[in-house]
Amino acid sequence: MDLEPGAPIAKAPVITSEDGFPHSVLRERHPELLAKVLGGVPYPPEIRLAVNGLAQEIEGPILPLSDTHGDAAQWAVWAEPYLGKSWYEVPFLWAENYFYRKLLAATGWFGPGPWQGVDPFGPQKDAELAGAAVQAELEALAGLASVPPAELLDSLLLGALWGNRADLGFQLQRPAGGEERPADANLICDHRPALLPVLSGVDHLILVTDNIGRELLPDLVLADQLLTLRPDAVVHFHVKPSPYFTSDATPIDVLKTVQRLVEGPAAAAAIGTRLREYLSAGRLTLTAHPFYVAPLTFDQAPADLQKAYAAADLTVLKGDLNYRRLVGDVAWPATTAFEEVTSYWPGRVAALRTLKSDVLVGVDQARLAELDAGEANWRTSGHYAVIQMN
Ligand SMILES: O=P(O)(O)OC[C@@]1(O)O[C@H](CO)[C@@H](O)[C@@H]1O
Repeated sequence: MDLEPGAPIAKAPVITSEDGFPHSVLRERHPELLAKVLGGVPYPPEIRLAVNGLAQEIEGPILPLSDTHGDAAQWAVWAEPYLGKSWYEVPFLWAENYFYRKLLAATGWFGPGPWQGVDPFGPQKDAELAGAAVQAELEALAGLASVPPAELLDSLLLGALWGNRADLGFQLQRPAGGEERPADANLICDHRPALLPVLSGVDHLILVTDNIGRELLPDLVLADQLLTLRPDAVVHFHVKPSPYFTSDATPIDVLKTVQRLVEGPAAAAAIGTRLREYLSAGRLTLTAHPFYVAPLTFDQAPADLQKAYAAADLTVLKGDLNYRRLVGDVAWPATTAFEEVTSYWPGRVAALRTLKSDVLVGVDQARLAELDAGEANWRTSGHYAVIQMN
């Protein structure tokens, strides 16, 4: 794979972490996350030392990688312009990616050794999957039988959208409550009238996943519905090849979630059993491309992925980070047209995203004024969302 740093989408000022929400991620969320990793996995002293070293390093100048594994040479190229600078003054998206790459190296993920392939976020992910919130979601699947068929896809789409609030990194700063699904009024840009007809006729869907647990579960239920309704359809789940942003799904996480469905109450078990069959038959596939853990935006996607997006009837991008990578991690005026910013996409693309960072496009002026006059942190609170398609 040839991932060139290239020229990312940058027609607006690039977001750094000197203040505001990105600053709080680097200053508060990352150290908290490191402590949680050490609290979750009983790593030996040398790994604890390395993780604690990273906690100190992120308050100093950016240092080169100290490992030579896998993509290290590629990372050396990506890091070159930023070495010696403060983590806070470089692009936020890049700094977060570098942090997760360094964390994997510090925990021995790349090996060789006994900690190779041990997910540093594994205990947190497992607790989410085994927890009461996921159990409640599994039980609620019995209710799908009473949703009128004409409303089912819409309902599943909204489930997949609001499930995006359940990322474990986000919950470090905002404890997850058993919140109700927000009203449609919280959807501040809603392209469902265009998206639903496309989705209901899709034969070749790519779903670029985000978080495990309460997000991946509705994604899988949506995939099951499409595959069951359309016997010729195929759904490709694009997942992360390695642990990333705490709760992002890797191939093993998808399999664990399917298994959780299989072992759940009757309605869940039926879905899980069908999904296993779809996986075995190659109608539900998993792709774990290295691009998905690179500090790049989608306009820099390598040729093989571009070709896949072009060949699909629709690519659905889940979540906040995929949105930042789709429109660029830049300070667009929020009224900028989604269609304009995503015109480079080699096919049809839709974003299902709850707002958990400042980036935003496609909102009309009147709604923007109303939002700016209301809740102070509306762009990062997770209370609002967009469904956008181009
Ligand atoms: O992609 P996701 O899971 O929806 O959100 C990822 C996220 O929690 O991480 C970033 C801060 O670390 C923000 O962009 C966003 O809030």
